[in-house]
Amino acid sequence: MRSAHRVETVRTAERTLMAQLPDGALMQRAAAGLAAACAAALPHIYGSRIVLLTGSGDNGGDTLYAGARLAKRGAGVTAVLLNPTRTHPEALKALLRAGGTTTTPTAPTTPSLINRADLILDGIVGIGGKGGLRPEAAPLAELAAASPATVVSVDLPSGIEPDTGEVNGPAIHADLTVTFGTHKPGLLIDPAREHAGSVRLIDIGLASTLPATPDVESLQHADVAALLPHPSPESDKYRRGVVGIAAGSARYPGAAVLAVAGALRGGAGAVRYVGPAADAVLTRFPETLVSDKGPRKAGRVQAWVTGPGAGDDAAPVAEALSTDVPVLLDADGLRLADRDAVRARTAPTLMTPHAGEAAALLGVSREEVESARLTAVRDLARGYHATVLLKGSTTLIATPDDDTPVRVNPTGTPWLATAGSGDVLSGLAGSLLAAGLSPLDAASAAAYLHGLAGRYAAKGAPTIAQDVAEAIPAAWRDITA
Ligand SMILES: NC(=O)C1=CN([C@@H]2O[C@H](COP(=O)(O)OP(=O)(O)OC[C@H]3O[C@@H](n4cnc5c(N)ncnc54)[C@H](O)[C@@H]3O)[C@@H](O)[C@H]2O)[C@@H](O)CC1
Ligand SMILES: [K+]
Repeated sequence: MRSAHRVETVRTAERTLMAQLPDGALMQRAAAGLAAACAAALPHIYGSRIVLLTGSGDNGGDTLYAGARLAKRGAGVTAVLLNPTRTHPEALKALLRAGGTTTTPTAPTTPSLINRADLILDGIVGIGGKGGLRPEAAPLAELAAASPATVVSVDLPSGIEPDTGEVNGPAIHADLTVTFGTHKPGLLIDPAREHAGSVRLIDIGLASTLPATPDVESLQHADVAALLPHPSPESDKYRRGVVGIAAGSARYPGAAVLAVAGALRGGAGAVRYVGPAADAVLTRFPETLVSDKGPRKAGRVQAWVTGPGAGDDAAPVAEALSTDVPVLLDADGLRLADRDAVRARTAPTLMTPHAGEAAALLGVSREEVESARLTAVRDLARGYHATVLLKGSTTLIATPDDDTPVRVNPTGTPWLATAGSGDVLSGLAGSLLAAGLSPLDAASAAAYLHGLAGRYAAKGAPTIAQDVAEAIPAAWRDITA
């Protein structure tokens, strides 16, 4: 599990830890880890040209101390001081003692210095930052972006919002981010995540003082393996769960086929289909149980999936929502559902909008959702009393309970942005719901499997939703191996 904590939580934990340690010990731990990561990113340290973009806070302090360590090993290190009179004094002394030099952002030589560097350390601002880079720092980000040097951000890319992953103005684009103690939410959530490059966590002992429950978390293989259902010798199809799919329409039969394709590979014991696409579903998947009744009369199911390809037929959506089993509401269903009926449900509801659908549900623009994904997913979950999976480059999953960490799916691939891919995800998540997983676990395990299956299906080339569904078993095997 990757955990991320908000700035306020990190600061409290740091204070507690610092009180137990000699002065400056924490910063030395951070600087040592940072210097080691920089050394690993360089072909050789001796003779390398390293530029430190140095702000006036402790983030700049980390950077100067790391620069001092690298200068001692023979690198040529120059610190560009954003605020020479307010630079971390001991760290600056350490750099100068080690043979480093300083300059200013406006010095005529600064652009060529940055352009000719092998490595740029971004120590402009860390968790103390808010609201994009200030005007005096923004040109340094531009110079760093234009330089062929490797850019390493210290703790986080300067200019991003650490708590939300929003980017409100100019910000550094890093190849690598070396972060301390715990991830920050912004390192996991787009658009900020894209600024971070690969992320390396340095242990500074903070785990002992951080709360066990993070604000944001990201599952890894082992976490998902522990969630996935395993049939026991006594399992029959009802014990493994039957998932009902109430989807598709005369106009969009394919959505039903794809949702069933996902559901059949999701671990439920059987898939029951109701709706006008029964022939198409049976032709492709004869193992489906088909009923010509609506969701309430179709027979026993442990969870319903409704909405994919529903077109304008609100009746099956309403009927599925009126049952007392978990319901996954997706696609057209998100538009057709009576919002009060969703809020009034006592059994769990899982909603799976993309940004456009989320925007419609929230009454905001799509751009607002995409730029503030964490806020959007939390608002939806709270507003609809539902677990919400917000699809996108970083898919997020939130429950209505503010104390439950929001999950970020790490396996997505842009190739998954293909027609019908969401229908497969719905079926898959519905199947896991029917198998007894909570909406949060079903949604996060499904997103993880689906993302991995998307990568396997695509292998760097365009893929189609059917291939994603077919790659789910391979993803499942790899996760549980
Ligand atoms: N507190 C601790 O125990 C530790 C802190 N560490 C480092 O300390 C950092 C936090 O240090 P600080 O609290 O001093 O804060 P920062 O260094 O993150 O930022 C504060 C400074 O940045 C400037 N600034 C703020 N917003 C800006 C913007 N938008 N553009 C340009 N400059 C801006 C401010 O003038 C201020 O001087 C962490 O990110 C981490 O790198 C590490 O050394 C580990 C230990
Ligand atoms: K930084």
